[in-house]
Amino acid sequence: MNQTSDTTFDLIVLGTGSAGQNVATACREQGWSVAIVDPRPFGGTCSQRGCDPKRVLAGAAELIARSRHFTGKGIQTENAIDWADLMAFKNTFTQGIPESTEEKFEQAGIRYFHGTASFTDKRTISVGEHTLTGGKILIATGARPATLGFDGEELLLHSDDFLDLERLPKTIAFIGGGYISFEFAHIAAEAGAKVHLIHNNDKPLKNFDPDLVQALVGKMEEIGITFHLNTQTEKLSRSGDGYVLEGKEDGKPLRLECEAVVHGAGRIPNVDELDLVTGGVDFDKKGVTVDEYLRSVSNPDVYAAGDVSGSPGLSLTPIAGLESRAVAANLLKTDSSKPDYTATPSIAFTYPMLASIGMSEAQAQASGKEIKVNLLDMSDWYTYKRVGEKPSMAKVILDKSDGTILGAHILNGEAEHLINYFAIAMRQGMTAEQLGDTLFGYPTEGSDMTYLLEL
Ligand SMILES: Cc1cc2nc3c(=O)[nH]c(=O)nc-3n(C[C@H](O)[C@H](O)[C@H](O)COP(=O)(O)OP(=O)(O)OC[C@H]3O[C@@H](n4cnc5c(N)ncnc54)[C@H](O)[C@@H]3O)c2cc1C
Ligand SMILES: NC(=O)c1ccc[n+]([C@@H]2O[C@H](COP(=O)([O-])OP(=O)(O)OC[C@H]3O[C@@H](n4cnc5c(N)ncnc54)[C@H](O)[C@@H]3O)[C@@H](O)[C@H]2O)c1
Repeated sequence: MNQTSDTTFDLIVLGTGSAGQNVATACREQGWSVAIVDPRPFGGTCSQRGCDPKRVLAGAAELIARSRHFTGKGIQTENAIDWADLMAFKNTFTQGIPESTEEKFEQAGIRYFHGTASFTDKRTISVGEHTLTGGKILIATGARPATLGFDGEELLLHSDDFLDLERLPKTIAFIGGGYISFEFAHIAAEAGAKVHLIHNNDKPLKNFDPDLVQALVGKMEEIGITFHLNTQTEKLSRSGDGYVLEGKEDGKPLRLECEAVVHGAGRIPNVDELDLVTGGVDFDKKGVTVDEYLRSVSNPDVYAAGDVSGSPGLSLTPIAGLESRAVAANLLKTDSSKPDYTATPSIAFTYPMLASIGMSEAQAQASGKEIKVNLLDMSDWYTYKRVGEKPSMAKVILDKSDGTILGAHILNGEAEHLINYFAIAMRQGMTAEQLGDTLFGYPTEGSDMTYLLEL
């Protein structure tokens, strides 16, 4: 270890999430002295308060939906979720993470500090009573729920709270129509809650194909979720054991009584407590302003990766991984790696799942390319009819001039797998013909691939 003193390190990493951990470990493996800081239990969002626990709950909700599709087709009764049991199972995935992460740092010889980091000058970080000086500093502090600015917003539950609810409220309103609200609304509805989803415009799930989003909304309405589009929340107040939400839906007064109201209205880069101005680190609402090597444009000793970086990458775990690999490479060898964001897949884990990669239809139309759009209703195809799944849809956008795949958008129970086939093909520059010519096992979602790719 190159540590010259208890407080001077080759690298100080702010944040123990996916991005921070990867860089700390990679640099430590090359003999750097490394310190890592986090005020929350170590391990970050994805594994403790995001993707992984969410997927445990979504998996149970998916099972309920799949079993319902089969009811009367050989399966006799519907299943039901026991919330307390499901939560206990979810906890088996999350509860050991802080300790195991700390142990990992211990074994690697990474010094760790529990506390909130802030800059006291361009290369100095204060954490509680400690003042740490770094040759380099990585900001990997992730994101936090956006401030919404209505009366009573402090009464909102956040996604962390929802994922830890000991009892499922009978009526829940989700504010915001993005990933979090759609996924949680689906979980809550399949677990038996009455659910409202409140979105401020007419385009929920803005990162996804609008035709497929519309079909998903229809499917979610079938399980009892009420959508309030073009709706502004103006006030949240307590009422007995619950809450009253007041606002305007399409300009008309809306009043909802709910047992819980959950924030799903966007997350913003977590920079508030860092005192970036003192650190000479430029930032804006997208996060820390970085160059193509993820280095701060104003302080060359500082890098940023993951949700907090103002890079073009989406705020997703694979991007935190991609950016952390690039930053580690750039720290160890200056300007050696630019992250390549080509073909980033994204999945909303509702059921059916909604997945997307590459260009939207609108982007492809605007690109001036000669395109072919294959919009397919696959509900009657064997793969989906076999499991009683309706709707099952795909929109695949091809470049007619060279046969490459520009974008793929899928809505069905196999979307998580199908989108990954497209991810491989698009990342490796395969043409539609090459992907369609691949032999997939039969009968699977892969063996339908050729029909999605007709030029
Ligand atoms: C509910 C939910 C579900 C999600 N589901 C998915 C999914 O299915 N798939 C997917 O790809 N992505 C998903 N995401 C997004 C994914 O979790 C993030 O993109 C990813 O975790 C970002 O990693 P990160 O390392 O940048 O930040 P984080 O993992 O958030 O880590 C940042 C760390 O920095 C710490 N920190 C904050 N301020 C300071 C400070 N001043 N000093 C020191 N440390 C600080 C925080 O406590 C935190 O531990 C989900 C997110 C949420 C909220
Ligand atoms: N499956 C996944 O990959 C996954 C799951 C959850 C979260 N995430 C990540 O976390 C981020 C945050 O998720 P999110 O769902 O909070 O945000 P989001 O950005 O996906 O969607 C938030 C939506 O809320 C709307 N909104 C904003 N203010 C509002 C208000 N006052 N009232 C009503 N609607 C309002 C916005 O128009 C926006 O479309 C995502 O962008 C994503 O990067 C990913």
